[in-house]
Amino acid sequence: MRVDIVTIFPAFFDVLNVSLIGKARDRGILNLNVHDLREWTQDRHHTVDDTPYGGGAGMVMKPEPWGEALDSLLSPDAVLLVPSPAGERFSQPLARELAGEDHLVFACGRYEGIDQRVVDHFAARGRVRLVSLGDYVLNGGEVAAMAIIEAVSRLIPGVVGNPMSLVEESHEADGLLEYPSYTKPAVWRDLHVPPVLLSGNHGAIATWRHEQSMQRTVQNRPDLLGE
Ligand SMILES: N#Cc1c(-c2ccc3ccn(Cc4ccc(CN5CCCC5)cc4)c3c2)n[nH]c1N
Repeated sequence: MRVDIVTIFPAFFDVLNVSLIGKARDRGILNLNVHDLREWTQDRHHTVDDTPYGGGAGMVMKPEPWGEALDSLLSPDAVLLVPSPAGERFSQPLARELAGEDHLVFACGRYEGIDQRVVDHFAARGRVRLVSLGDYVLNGGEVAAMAIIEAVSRLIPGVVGNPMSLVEESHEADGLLEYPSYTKPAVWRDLHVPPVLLSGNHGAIATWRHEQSMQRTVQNRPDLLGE
């Protein structure tokens, strides 16, 4: 998979050189490229924003640099992902869908967002998805792009060592939250690992884990049960 990220803060994505994503890049599984939007400005000040038509607080990102940048980066089969508070809610099903794509291009806005004509122009020529991380306001699209890239890339074969670890996670197998996990020592600060996990009885362990998942889901995410 090829991933292109356009941002005015390219250094923000330096962290993608480490851990599993860094290894996937080194192994050629993930072709990830970060681009500074200001490369596509024409003025000496590398201007990327201006005041909003109709008034209002803050600044809006100018369409011209985005048009030039996306003209040079988008391929016919690319999906243009635009993080936005007004986007569809990002989810594990959407992560799975995007993991099957060959080329993702992220347009990371700042200020009060990107001139709407950028989305309109490219939606008329290809696939564009406005995506929101959740119902809270961030300062730009970079954090959302990072989360989406991590959620998507870990689903690409070869990125995560043990594919089985992808199946039992929350929002994957049965739509319930994941059960609690424990490791050595068996006792820590007088807290004991649940005895069933030390029993070797795999049936009882599976039952206990499902019960724990259900309890957690009822307590923390009743919406996942349609309540
Ligand atoms: N994904 C995601 C996001 C974002 C996100 C994503 C991308 C950008 C680009 C700029 N900002 C900052 C911002 C701040 C306030 C507003 C609302 N204003 C009201 C009147 C005009 C705009 C718009 C944008 C962004 C925020 N926030 N929360 C999420 N889940």
